[in-house]
Amino acid sequence: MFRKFIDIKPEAPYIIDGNRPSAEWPASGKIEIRNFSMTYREDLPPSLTNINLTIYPGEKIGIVGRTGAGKSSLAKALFRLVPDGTTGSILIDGQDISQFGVGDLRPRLGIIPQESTIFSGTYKRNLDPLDEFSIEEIWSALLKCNIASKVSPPHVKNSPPQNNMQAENDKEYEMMKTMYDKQWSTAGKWMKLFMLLFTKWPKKEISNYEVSEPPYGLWNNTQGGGRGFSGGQGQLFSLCRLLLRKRRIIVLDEATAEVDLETDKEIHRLIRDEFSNSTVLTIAHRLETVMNSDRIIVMDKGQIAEVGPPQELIKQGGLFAKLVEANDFGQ
Ligand SMILES: Nc1ncnc2c1ncn2[C@@H]1O[C@H](COP(=O)(O)OP(=O)(O)OP(=O)(O)O)[C@@H](O)[C@H]1O
Repeated sequence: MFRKFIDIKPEAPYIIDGNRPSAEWPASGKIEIRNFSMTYREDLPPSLTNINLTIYPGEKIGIVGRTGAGKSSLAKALFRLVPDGTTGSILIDGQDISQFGVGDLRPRLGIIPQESTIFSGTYKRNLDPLDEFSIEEIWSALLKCNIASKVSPPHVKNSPPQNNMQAENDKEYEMMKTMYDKQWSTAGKWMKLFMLLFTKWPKKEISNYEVSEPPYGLWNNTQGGGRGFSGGQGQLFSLCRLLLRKRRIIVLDEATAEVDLETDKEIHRLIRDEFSNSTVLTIAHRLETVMNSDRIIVMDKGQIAEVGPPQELIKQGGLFAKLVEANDFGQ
């Protein structure tokens, strides 16, 4: 049994000292894939074979193909999730990604995976584990993603609490507000100025209770492991993480049937508005979501079968045209 663990190959180094990208990398979002092939295991056939492709900064690319065609493998290659068994190279803004540690690569790219990771802890911790953002920023991202009501379900203040969690929220709210009011009245103007300048928490956390909807739910605990979230809600939550950390390259691994068309449209509308300058790769399962792309990549048996703007590919009457005709996007 232990042999199984001994045989697991170690991950690529997290950081390679002396070989780190600049703080701005990737600044443009150009991706060049050169003679790239990838095999998951020695005893398996390659999942990607001799991929050659250049994606230009800011391009919106739809990746389509039947199930097992290699769409997700292409995304995994970008994140170096399969470090062994690859040949050829992938360059981002002219830099070969294999020269950097994965800790210098993965956090610089954005992804909305099919299955979102939601770990145990508060919603706030989930969205901002390093305390990089103000509550306003987090709350505004949640509102934009239309997922704020999941985090802080609306409830009428002064009405009897519906459950313990809500009672706790109300109690916490009242306690903090009283504390805040007391600080303002006793400390006076100078103390107020001092507190705003030299302390973070009253400004950051309490004042927000006075902004429109109270984001009290940020301090609620998630159920962990994505429980309590539908597939679509999980994707909206991941989108919220992405909004907080704008990236130059974004991969959207579109969920299939579990996301309703409305949520799907909502995610794509937000991505178009908020990431207009980013390079966006969408692994698509729905026709609607790729028809607005600049170019479509059609994968077939681990290879690129066709590349081009959607309308051109339809005119060519090849594989993409057939997929459109059958409306068969590997679901
Ligand atoms: N972890 C893995 N180990 C071994 N083989 C894998 C692994 N992941 C994918 N494959 C194989 O690689 C090939 C490409 O799979 P990939 O997941 O990239 O396809 P896909 O086009 O994304 O399919 P889908 O639309 O079903 O998600 C398939 O033959 C698949 O069985």
